[in-house]
Amino acid sequence: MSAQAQKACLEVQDATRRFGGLVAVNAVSFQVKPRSVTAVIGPNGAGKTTLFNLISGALSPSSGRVLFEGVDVTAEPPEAKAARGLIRTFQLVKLFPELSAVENVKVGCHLRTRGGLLAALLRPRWARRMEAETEERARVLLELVGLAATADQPAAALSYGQARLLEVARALAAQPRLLMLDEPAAGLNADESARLATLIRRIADDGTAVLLIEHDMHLVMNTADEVVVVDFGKKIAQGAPDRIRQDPAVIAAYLG
Ligand SMILES: Nc1ncnc2c1ncn2[C@@H]1O[C@H](COP(=O)(O)OP(=O)(O)OP(=O)(O)O)[C@@H](O)[C@H]1O
Repeated sequence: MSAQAQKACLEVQDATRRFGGLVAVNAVSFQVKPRSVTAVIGPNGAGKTTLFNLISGALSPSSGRVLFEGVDVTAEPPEAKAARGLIRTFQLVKLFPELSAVENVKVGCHLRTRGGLLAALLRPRWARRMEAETEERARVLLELVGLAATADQPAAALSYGQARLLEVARALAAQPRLLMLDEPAAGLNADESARLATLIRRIADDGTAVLLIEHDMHLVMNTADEVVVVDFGKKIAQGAPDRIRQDPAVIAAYLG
């Protein structure tokens, strides 16, 4: 493996976040390798969402650092991180309900395309040509997540599971280098969850690192290369799924 391939895509160093007297995230460190799937798991209230917020920039850490592709991005707001290719989805779906599925994906494309949303609205000729390409790319992404048949339906008409998959397609449209998924399998049926697992593996194999929070252990064990376990704000274990499954500290955290 080349030195480039081994360099961490994301490096979290001693990340700590306090809320008053509560230490929601306590000196957590881990790395995400390129082309890998890393899952953050832990009981309710363990600090997973707070950790995600520290990485994406929604919250700043009380101390510690976040490095993205070798650059210290700790203090950058979410938009600056998104422009670097650090893209996240949310626990609660945040789509434009009145726009069609394909239009929702196109919004994601415009995060990265020349001229952005404004050019798409003013529509000079080059923007119209680009618009056609964007439309094509959006439809390819919908196909990838299994939503080609619902491309022209308003997002509001989709089932909850379909909306979650649409969110993933929209995030992919922004061409992430690291895709952060917050409980992507929540509310999915067995078929959708299986499709999601395949999709997550494919995203990583195609070159985008994936970091996810997930309660669905089946999905975690089937997709993750590396599992980071947090409990009461602290990292209590890290390793391959098979090792994590048998780790006494992890078993105690889930049973306790
Ligand atoms: N803005 C906030 N102000 C005060 N306390 C907070 C805030 N956000 C989170 N917390 C607390 O920090 C701790 C960690 O919460 P967090 O939401 O990060 O956990 P989680 O592992 O994501 O939980 P869940 O699995 O239930 O989503 C909890 O005790 C929570 O009550």
